[in-house]
Amino acid sequence: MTYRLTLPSGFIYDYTNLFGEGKVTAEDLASLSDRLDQAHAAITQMRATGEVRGHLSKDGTPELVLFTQLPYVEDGNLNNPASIQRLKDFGQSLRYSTDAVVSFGIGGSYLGNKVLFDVHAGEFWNSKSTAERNGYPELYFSGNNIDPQRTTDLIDCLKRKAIQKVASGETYKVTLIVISKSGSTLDTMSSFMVVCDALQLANITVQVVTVTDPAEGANRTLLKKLADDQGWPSFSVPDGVGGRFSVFCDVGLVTAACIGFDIDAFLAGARDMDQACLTGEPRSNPALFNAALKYLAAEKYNRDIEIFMPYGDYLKSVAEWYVQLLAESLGKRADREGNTVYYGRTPVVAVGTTDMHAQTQQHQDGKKNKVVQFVQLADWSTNPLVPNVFPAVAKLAEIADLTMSQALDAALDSNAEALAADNRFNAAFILPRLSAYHLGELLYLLALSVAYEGELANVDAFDQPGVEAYKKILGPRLKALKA
Ligand SMILES: O=P(O)(O)OC[C@H]1O[C@](O)(CO)[C@@H](O)[C@@H]1O
Repeated sequence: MTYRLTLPSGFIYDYTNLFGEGKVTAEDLASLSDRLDQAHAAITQMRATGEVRGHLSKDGTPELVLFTQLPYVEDGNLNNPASIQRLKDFGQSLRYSTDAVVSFGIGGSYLGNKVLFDVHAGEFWNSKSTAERNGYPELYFSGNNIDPQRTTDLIDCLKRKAIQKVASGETYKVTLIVISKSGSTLDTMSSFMVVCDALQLANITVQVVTVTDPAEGANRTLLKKLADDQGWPSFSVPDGVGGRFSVFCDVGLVTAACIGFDIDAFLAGARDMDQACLTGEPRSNPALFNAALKYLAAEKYNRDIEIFMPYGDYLKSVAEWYVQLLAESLGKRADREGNTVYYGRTPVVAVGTTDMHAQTQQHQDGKKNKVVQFVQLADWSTNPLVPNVFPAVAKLAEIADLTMSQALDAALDSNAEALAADNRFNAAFILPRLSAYHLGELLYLLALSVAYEGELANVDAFDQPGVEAYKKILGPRLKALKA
């Protein structure tokens, strides 16, 4: 028996190995039916008004949750025709004029940007010629750590390129995009200051652009104040959009604009997924159904580790993005009534086939406490045939004349079948191909799914109080270091 939810776009949620006898059952779902209705009503309310029961901002004041508005580019919305045009104009302004962009950010101010970069540009973007990049600049990331070595290597790399260009009588130009909702994150700001200073000392032409909370007055972020004082252009992280949901707004889209990513198609994919998730009928609503199955798998069958395992290198960053989404949204000590619940699934990044040679032993024979969530591409834009280079070597001749995607799919199917044969839960999202549109569908589905699961588990999926604990220790520790 195969269980699949297929959307008109061709996007498939295959839950064959997560649902049925010995897995999450129809009876389990039936027993959750009232709570599924309530969850759906709560998310419908959130979509309409932004209100989420009990959700407070970091300062303890009620805060709206507005990420579901982002796919809809309309006048008066957070994303509107003018704001999207401004992003596109910014991207166009860099073509054939800026050599390199460095995008600074961490967490939600980095992970989504990296996904869009990987899917659109791939690993070898920076070694392509300007013409091959269609005039768009090279792109580097920084601030995703406080790493002395990599930061120094990045500066040296940019300085080397500048020397080469200046030697041929031209100017080398770098744009630094500093992304931070709070505007003062240590990792981002320290890396930015180190890189900016070093480039300016090397007489490299530097333009700075910021993305931060646009609030004015007493709530103005440090980064916004800097931008205002220095005259740097600023994009916005709107109120009501938390970092891990911000790939659909200026935060994620600004880096995307610098490489010619199809912003319209990405938001159209998110929008179509939102439409597909309007129904309260769980088995027709992929976000609600995914949330229900994962919630039941964890609560009833103790599968509280989620291995997120796309098959394909350029999708690894989707797994990394999902780690923050799942961990910060659902890893909660208390429910909304203040009861201690220690809710959440531990997210783990895996990549097929790479991790079949590293993690699969544990997935197959370790504790039965995991759900493996595969992501598969049905079609690849390029698909080399394995040539029959050594016909006399039987073992190699066996795999010859297969396409690489046939081998990849066979590996995934075998992994899923072996796991299922031992009652190890798994499921797959199947994208028709790797495109901005289908990526928009996938990321939005996952974002909406954690919102639904927050309702099922009765936890606030939109705060992250746990990250304050170390920050309270770190602040004074840094001050003490200076003293
Ligand atoms: O965009 P900011 O404010 O620099 O924050 C970066 C990340 O740090 C966190 O606040 C956690 O420390 C994330 O929620 C956020 O995405």
